[in-house]
Amino acid sequence: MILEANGLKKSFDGNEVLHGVSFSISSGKALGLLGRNGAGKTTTIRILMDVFKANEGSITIDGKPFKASDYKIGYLPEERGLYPKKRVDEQLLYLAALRGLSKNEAKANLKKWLKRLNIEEYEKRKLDTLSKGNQQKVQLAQTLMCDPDIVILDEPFSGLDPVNSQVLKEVVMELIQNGKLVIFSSHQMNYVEEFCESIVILHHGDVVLSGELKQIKKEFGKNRLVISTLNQKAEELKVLCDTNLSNAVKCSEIKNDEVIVELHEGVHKQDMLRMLLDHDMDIEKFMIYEPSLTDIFVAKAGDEA
Ligand SMILES: Nc1ncnc2c1ncn2[C@@H]1O[C@H](COP(=O)(O)OP(=O)(O)OP(=O)(O)O)[C@@H](O)[C@H]1O
Repeated sequence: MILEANGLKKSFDGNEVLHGVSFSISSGKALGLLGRNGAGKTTTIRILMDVFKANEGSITIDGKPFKASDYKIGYLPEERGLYPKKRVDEQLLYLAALRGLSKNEAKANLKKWLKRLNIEEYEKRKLDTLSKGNQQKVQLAQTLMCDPDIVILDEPFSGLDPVNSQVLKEVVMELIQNGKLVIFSSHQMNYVEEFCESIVILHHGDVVLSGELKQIKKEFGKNRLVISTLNQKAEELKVLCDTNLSNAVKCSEIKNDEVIVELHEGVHKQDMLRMLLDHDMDIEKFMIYEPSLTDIFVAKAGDEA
């Protein structure tokens, strides 16, 4: 399955908050939907879920118009939507019935997911008597109980301790391996890096970056080197790069006591190495810069982006 969003626009009270959002995602992969607070992620997800319509644009699946009600979708919304005063089993079975599961199927799936998420003991308890993390796991059980083909997870790790995060990590990996189409929205970049083959970064309602994460990292790290020397501190090395080597170095910054330089177009790393040696630099580290997703995110959606 390939799900495609094409030019989604959305306004609230005449204020346009999505300006033409497009992306695509296929089964067996996870898409990281990223952006700062208010960038438009939830609005995009709500359009996908048919909570409301886009003013313009379309969503297709395998080239045909996508209608959320025709698919089994597991959606873990940011605002968790269960009933605090109701028993865990009662509400999960009720919601499963609404989604078309037979009584037996719902019971079996309830047991399966409560066990998998280590919350069997809370089956008969009222939701609001559970800890925050365990309530979160009940939400996850509810999301996955209908054996969805499309899984949309909005900050699924919030409130989970490291052991429970590990359990959820394994669950998400399994969903991806089992060919589910996974949309993962999170501010926790380490998880996005672990799961998502591709990403979309929204900024003020526009897509500012999208594509395969590997390729994006390669492109972003292009012409950038990490350098440190034994005979010069990072600050001194940066000054050297910015002054004496400015015909090779476009810009530089210090990170973790190392200097990251961006070379001018056409300057090769060998040229840079030679220049450093010509300046009697005692090279400790000289390597191609591999940006983290956080670096990329800040560059694309930070205050100076
Ligand atoms: N029902 C609504 N009525 C008016 N404005 C809305 C409504 N829903 C969202 N918005 C506005 O749309 C913009 C995008 O909001 P959205 O919730 O999609 O952001 P987000 O990327 O999910 O943010 P966060 O990371 O904080 O959850 C914001 O400016 C928000 O105030």
